Amino acid sequence: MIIAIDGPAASGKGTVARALARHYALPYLDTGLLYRAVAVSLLDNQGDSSRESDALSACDFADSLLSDSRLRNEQTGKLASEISVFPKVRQALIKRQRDFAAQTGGAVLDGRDIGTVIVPDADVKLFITASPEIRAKRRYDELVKNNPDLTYDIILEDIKSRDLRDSSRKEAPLKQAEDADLLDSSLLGIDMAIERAVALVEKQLKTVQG
Ligand SMILES: Nc1ncnc2c1ncn2[C@@H]1O[C@H](COP(=O)(O)OP(=O)(O)O)[C@@H](O)[C@H]1O
Ligand SMILES: Nc1ccn([C@@H]2O[C@H](COP(=O)(O)OP(=O)(O)O)[C@@H](O)[C@H]2O)c(=O)n1
Repeated sequence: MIIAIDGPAASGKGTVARALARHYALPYLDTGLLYRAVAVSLLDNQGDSSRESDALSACDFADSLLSDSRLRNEQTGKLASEISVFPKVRQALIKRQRDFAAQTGGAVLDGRDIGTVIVPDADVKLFITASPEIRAKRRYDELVKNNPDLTYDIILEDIKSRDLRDSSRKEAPLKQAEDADLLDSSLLGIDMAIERAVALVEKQLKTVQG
């Protein structure tokens, strides 16, 4: 079974995706980490983020970079959003994501274009969202521990500009697939969001199995 989860920044997609992976004993891939790794690799190469050729060279990163703590910074999220508009960058990361999805038994993947571009024939598709203010609060609480200079307003601005860039780009924009169920987690705690997600997965599986 392949479960595709998409949604905007800090909507809780990773939290739900990890829980579904545990629930159904499936491997999980956070595809945002790949774009974040390209961003950090570009910085390490002293590349220019406005040049597609520099961003493409940065796609050739070592796997060890995927566990680099710099990947979690909000600045890295912003840079990842900037380089992810480039078609050549998206193309360079497709095979890795599709190979992961195609493994025996299936997988859970989360990102922006999983249900629309990476695995459009996924068995289950969810689109997870929450209001920008609630997402900013969640991301702020998550990051302020390691970065006391951070402010809620900076994070809210960043989330709004990332939403706009991600959903208005030409190549694989962030959008709900027609056959995805919407899960708005704004007023749900983590446990309730996971419970709703499992219920939606079960509903979609029943529809597939007739
Ligand atoms: N339903 C929820 N209620 C409260 N906090 C949540 C909820 N879902 C996720 N979080 C928290 O919000 C932050 C962002 O969640 P995450 O799953 O990483 O989002 P995403 O993968 O969409 O960026 C994390 O600190 C997570 O623990
Ligand atoms: N499948 C994906 C995943 C991420 N991305 C880009 O990578 C950036 C970082 O993704 P992420 O999933 O790590 O971001 P958060 O939702 O964790 O904040 C996003 O803002 C997108 O621009 C993408 O274009 N396609």
